[in-house]
Amino acid sequence: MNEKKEVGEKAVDFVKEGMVVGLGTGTTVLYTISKLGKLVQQGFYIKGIPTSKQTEKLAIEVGIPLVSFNEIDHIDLAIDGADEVNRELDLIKGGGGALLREKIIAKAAKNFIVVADSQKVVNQLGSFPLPVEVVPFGFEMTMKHIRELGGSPKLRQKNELPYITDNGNYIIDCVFSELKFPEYLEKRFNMIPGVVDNGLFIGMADIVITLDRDKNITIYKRGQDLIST
Ligand SMILES: O=C[C@H](O)[C@H](O)[C@H](O)COP(=O)(O)O
Repeated sequence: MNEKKEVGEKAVDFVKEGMVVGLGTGTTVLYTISKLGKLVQQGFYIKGIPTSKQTEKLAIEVGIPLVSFNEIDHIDLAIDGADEVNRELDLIKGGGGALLREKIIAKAAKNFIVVADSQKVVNQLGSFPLPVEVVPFGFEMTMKHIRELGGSPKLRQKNELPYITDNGNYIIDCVFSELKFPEYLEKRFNMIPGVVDNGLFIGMADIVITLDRDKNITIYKRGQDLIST
């Protein structure tokens, strides 16, 4: 069973005609975007706003009309993947380097749906290294301040050069032996000069679509019990 496909395609049920949809980044939401593209080909009308250049390219390929922020006053629904999800529906994101645009779009959306295969669901956030987007200027000093928060920071690299985000920044991946107080940390990281944002998404997801132990689609809604299988 392709779990990413199952959960990614399930999210399409929440998309209604005429919506402005935030299109996430990664190998799970790719299935959402592809299925939305097929519906658009059949006359279903939506507009998309992408969270990365990679997603923008994919959305254009599958035929989803795109808008930018200066053309809209709201986003109805954002759909995105995650690297970790806990039972409170808090997330670590940014494994693909898109966390900043993802957070801007999730924050602007009336509803934020996360699609996550069962491997992503954890009791406690923090096994996945926390991605932190930083400006290149003085990043060595920024890393020093990050280390003071208790993590082991490492500059993300691609082909032996610093990985560059769509915003021209670097990513520092931060390993924690135990990531305590994620709500505090999300805010604390962003107080370090040079940090643009971090991959903790606390209190943002409204719905998480995943699979249970028996591989049934399971939908969690913030503040409520399981709403369907
Ligand atoms: O920067 C990337 C994003 O936060 C992704 O949504 C996240 O890494 C999950 O990606 P995937 O669905 O490929 O595991």
